[in-house]
Amino acid sequence: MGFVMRCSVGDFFTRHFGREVVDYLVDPFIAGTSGSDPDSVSIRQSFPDLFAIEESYGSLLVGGVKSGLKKKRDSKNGSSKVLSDSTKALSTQKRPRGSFSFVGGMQTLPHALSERLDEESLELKSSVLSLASNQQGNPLRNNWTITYSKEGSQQEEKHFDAVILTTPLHNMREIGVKKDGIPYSLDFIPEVVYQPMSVVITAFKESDVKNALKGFGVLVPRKEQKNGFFTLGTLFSSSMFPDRAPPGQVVFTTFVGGSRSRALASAPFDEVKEVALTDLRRLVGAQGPPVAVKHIYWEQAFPQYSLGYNEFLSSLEKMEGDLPGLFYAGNHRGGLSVGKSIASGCKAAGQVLSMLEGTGGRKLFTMASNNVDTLPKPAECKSTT
Ligand SMILES: C=Cc1c2[nH]c(c1C)Cc1[nH]c(c(CCC(=O)O)c1C)Cc1[nH]c(c(C)c1CCC(=O)O)Cc1[nH]c(c(C)c1C=C)C2
Repeated sequence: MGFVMRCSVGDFFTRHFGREVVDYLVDPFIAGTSGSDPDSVSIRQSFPDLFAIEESYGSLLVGGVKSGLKKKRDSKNGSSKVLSDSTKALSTQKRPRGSFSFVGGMQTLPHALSERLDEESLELKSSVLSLASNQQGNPLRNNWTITYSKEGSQQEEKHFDAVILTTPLHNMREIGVKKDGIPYSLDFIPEVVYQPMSVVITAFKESDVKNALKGFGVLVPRKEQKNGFFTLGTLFSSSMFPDRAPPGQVVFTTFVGGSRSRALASAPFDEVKEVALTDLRRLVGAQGPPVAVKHIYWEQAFPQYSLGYNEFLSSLEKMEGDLPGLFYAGNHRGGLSVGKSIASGCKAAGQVLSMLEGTGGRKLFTMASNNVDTLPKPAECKSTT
C-alpha cells in the first residue's frame, strides 16, 4: 500500500501501458498541466480516478469493466447509496472541462476583487514580518496579531479573529509564526518544490504563419529535445481567446523551463526568445520576425504535487489544528488551476465563517502574497468561454 501511495505517474503508466506511452502521451500532458514531469508527480493527486480504480480492483482493466457495470446497475436501480471514498471517485459525474479567461486577461479577476474592497481593507506593497497567535482568553476574538511593514517603512500591527494564508510555504517560514509568545516551528511541513517557468508571448502577422492554428496549442514531449525542440509547449492564445490579438495578427504563449529545463527557464531574454522562435518556426510555420515579443520569468511558477503530497496535506492539517484561526488555501491545496485555487479559497472562507459563527467575531485578514506590488485598476469582468 505504501508503494501505491507514493507511486509516481511515470511508474504507474509504465507498469500499465509501457514507457513509450509515458514518453509521448503522459509526459507532455504533465508538462502542459503543471510544468513538471511524470516521474516527480504523484499518481494519487494527478489521476485520482485511475488511482482509485487500481486501489479498489487491483487492475485498471478489471476495474474499468466492473466499475462501468456497477455504474450501469446503479443508474438502472436509481441507486443513491452512500459510497466509499474510492468508489465515489469512480462514480463522480463528469464536470464540464476547458480553459477560461476574462475579457482583458486574467488580471481582470484581481482588478475586480480589489474594486470591491475599501482602501483600508487592502494593504499592497506590504511585507508581513510576523504572525502571532494568542490562545489565552477568548480563543476566537482578536487573537491574531499581524506585524507588517508597508513599502519598507515603519512596522504596523493589526489584530484579527482569523487569518487565511495563501503565500507559498517558504514565505511563511520567512515570516515566522508565534504561538503564545513562543516561536512555532514549521519544520515539520515538508519542503515544496516549485517549478521555474519562462513565458514568451509572441505576436505574428497572420499571413506569416503557415499552419492552421486549430485547437488549444501544441505540447512537446521531453524526448524531442534530442531533435532540437526545447520548449514545453505553446498555447494558440488568439485562437482560444480572439480578443488577445488585433485583426490580422495571431498571438502565441510559449512555455520554457519547468522541471525539464530549470536552467533554461532563468536564461536571459535573448536566449529564451531564440528557443521559443526556433520551435515556433518548426511547429507552426511562423516566418519572419514577430510583430511583438514579451517575456515573463516566474522563479516559482507552480508548486509540484510530489510523491509525498499526502504527508504535506497532513502537516497542513496539524498546523491548522495547533493554530486555531489560521487556514491555508491556494494552488498547493486541491489543484493548480485558477478554478481549483478559487475553490480552495472559498473553502477556507467557509471554514472561517463556521468557526466564527456565534462568537461575534468579524475581522478577517487574507494574506494573498508577501510581495504584492501593484495596485490593480478596476476593469470589466466577463467570462469569454
Ligand atoms: C506547456 C506548458 C503549460 C501550458 N499550460 C500550463 C503549462 C505549465 C499551465 C496549466 N495548464 C493547465 C493547468 C491547470 C491544471 C489543473 O490543475 O487543472 C495549468 C497549471 C490546464 C491544462 N492545460 C492543458 C490541459 C489538457 C489542461 C487541463 C484542462 C482541464 O482540466 O480540462 C494542455 C496544455 N497546456 C499548455 C498547452 C500548450 C496545452 C495543450 C496543447 C500550456
